[in-house]
Amino acid sequence: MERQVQRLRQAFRSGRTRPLRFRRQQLEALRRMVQEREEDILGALARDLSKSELNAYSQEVITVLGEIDFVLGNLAEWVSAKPVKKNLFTLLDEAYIQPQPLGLVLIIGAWNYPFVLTMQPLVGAIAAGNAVIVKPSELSENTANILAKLLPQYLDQDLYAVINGGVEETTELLKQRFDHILYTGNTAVGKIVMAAAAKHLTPVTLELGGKSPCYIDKDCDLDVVCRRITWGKFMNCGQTCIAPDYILCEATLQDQIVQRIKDTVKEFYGENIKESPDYERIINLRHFKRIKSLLEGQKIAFGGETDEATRYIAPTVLTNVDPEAKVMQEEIFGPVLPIVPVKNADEAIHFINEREKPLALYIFSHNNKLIKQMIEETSSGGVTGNDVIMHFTLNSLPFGGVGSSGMGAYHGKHTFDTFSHQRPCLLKSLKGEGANKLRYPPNSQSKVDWAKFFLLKQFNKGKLGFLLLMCVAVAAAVFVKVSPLSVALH
Ligand SMILES: NC(=O)C1=CN([C@@H]2O[C@H](COP(=O)(O)OP(=O)(O)OC[C@H]3O[C@@H](n4cnc5c(N)ncnc54)[C@H](O)[C@@H]3O)[C@@H](O)[C@H]2O)C=CC1
Ligand SMILES: CCCCCCCCCCCC(=O)O
Repeated sequence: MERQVQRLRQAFRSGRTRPLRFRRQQLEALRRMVQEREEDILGALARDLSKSELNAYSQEVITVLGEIDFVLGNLAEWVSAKPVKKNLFTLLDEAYIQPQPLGLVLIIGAWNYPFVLTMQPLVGAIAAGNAVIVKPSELSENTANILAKLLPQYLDQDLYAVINGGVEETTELLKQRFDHILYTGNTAVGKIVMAAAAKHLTPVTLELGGKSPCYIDKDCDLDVVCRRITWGKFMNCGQTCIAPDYILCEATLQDQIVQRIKDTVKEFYGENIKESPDYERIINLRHFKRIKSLLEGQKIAFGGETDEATRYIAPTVLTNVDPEAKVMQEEIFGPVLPIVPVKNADEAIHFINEREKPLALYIFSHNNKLIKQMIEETSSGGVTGNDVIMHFTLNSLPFGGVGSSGMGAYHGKHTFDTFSHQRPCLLKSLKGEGANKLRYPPNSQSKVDWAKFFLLKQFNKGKLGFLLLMCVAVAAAVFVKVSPLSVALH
């Protein structure tokens, strides 16, 4: 493993990834891979999560293709140096920010959307000019294997590698030195990743989980609300990091919500949910048993059927759930939706703030002011008002957690920024030494006064202000050179 890491680092040092043309070629090759090998990819997702081809395509493949196209359309702009504002000291100089690749980065993926959660960060890491090791989740082993088979066929093998394996291999991998690690998975392992990274002072992006609350105000169109929640909660059998974890609402709304979600489940998945191609299965027996155990002692409004042989758990809604119940202590990550009654929005805000900061918050109301107030008075990785999940699909929004739901963010330009160093560059001329005298020792009050003028004066008056500033600076430089003050300074 150490040798593989060295090999990639060596290839990065060759400078091959620097030219825009090279990065574009790799991204185009990645797009070709997704298009040409779509069938293999969809097959792997079906074997891992019983995802239908249509679901796998719309939940995972579309996002990856969209991300590649978006990056290809904008990369030339992103890699370019960005001029920045200057002060009087540096007015005639060149000042800019140059994004640069970090080096060798590690991407550790999760199993629930095993294709998009490894490929989307990979797209940004390549765009930013890095060498990359991808470590897919061993729990979604078919997707992990297809990635290990396909990526080397399409990408530069010296720069991009897939390493498969379980905890042992990941632990070994984490001993190596990387320039950035992006990890997606649970919070406990997030801490292990961060501790390992700290040994090398490696920065991390941690895409973790949590219990994402969903508040339903009484001023709502409950038919629409429940349809949207049913979609987001039961998609991928509830195994979505930003799925609404539980509902907070006034007690009087509970029965109406239950009825509408029940009706929508029937509308979406039919009478026999087990037969529906749109309804997935739990990833493995351990998670199946964990989710099943969350139902113990709970009031099941509907659902609750399970089948261990196929790891099927029916869409399930629990009512009047005690906030102290086990189902409210851990992220559910399955098709179980508890409803916790609260008196009003203030109590919901209090409830949310008493707990760890979630990855997402959902607020449903006709009252926009209430939505803004709840956003203002709570914290979460992201928010969608009057819908669920959809903020994930907008690559102009940074996607990530806060507090125990993670740190850092990615998607679109945000991924490029995550995997880039924003290098500040100031290019001065060896001329104009006169003005510089006032920062050289020995210091004096008049030098400080001039420094105050040079550094604290603000001219924010557009082009005219800039011209004026130039004149003042040149005059000041001349003045410093010839004035008795400047003579005194010598
Ligand atoms: N914020 C986000 O974007 C997302 C967060 N998640 C969160 O991920 C969690 C589910 O994923 P997991 O079951 O954790 O996935 P997982 O068990 O597949 O683990 C994720 C990665 O961590 C590695 N890993 C596991 N144990 C390890 C250890 N002891 N040391 C080093 N590496 C280890 C695995 O090999 C895998 O690549 C949920 O909490 C979910 O909310 C899931 C998807 C997206
Ligand atoms: C046509 C709409 C497509 C919506 C795709 C949603 C994909 C959600 C992926 C969330 C991954 C996660 O973070 O667990």
